[in-house]
Amino acid sequence: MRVKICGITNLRDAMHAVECGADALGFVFYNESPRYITPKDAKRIIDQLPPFVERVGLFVNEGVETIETVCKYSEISLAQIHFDVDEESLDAIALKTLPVVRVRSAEDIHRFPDRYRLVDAYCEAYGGSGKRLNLEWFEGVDCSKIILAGGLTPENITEVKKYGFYGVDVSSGVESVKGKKDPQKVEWFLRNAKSL
Ligand SMILES: O=C(O)c1ccccc1NCC(=O)[C@H](O)[C@H](O)COP(=O)(O)O
Repeated sequence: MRVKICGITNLRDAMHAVECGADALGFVFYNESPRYITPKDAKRIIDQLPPFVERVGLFVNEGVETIETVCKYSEISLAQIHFDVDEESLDAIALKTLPVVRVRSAEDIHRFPDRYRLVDAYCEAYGGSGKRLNLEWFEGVDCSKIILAGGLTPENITEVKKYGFYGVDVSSGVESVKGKKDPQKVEWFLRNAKSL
């Protein structure tokens, strides 16, 4: 199962997550977030990453031009789109995108069935809220294009494995304080997520 560690704000957290086996790192370009990072600081971190690590930029209510400009400048490889979009708007962005489905009820998990998508619990405010989804909703569902997010922790990650998700995404569940990762929790999360 692939793992994205989200809400990276500093080089130490980034390198440690990669050393522990993270496949992707998330950078929050939403300036109301406690995990906000400037494109310049994200670039400084990304410049030092080893190869084969996906760099994901998170965007809330931004236009195509801003998304493309920030991603190009910071060398973001995938744009995670947190606001309501349709297929057409996603296709208008000139780089790989990952729509976020903010789930209010079970049927929402079937949005964008042909796309890789991040499925997270709905929350009024944007951002790593720690709120969990009802896993029973995924029984019998093809989860091979779904990245599960929301309230995952080193303790509960093992129970999601049986659903066959493409990947998982964690932020607050591996933090010591908002915007700062707890190295032990990151290591523990990745060990549990990656073990067979
Ligand atoms: O983390 C934020 O502050 C944030 C702000 C704006 C948009 C998205 C944001 N975070 C999203 C995530 O970190 C993840 O996609 C996911 O929701 C995991 O969150 P958590 O429940 O804390 O593990």
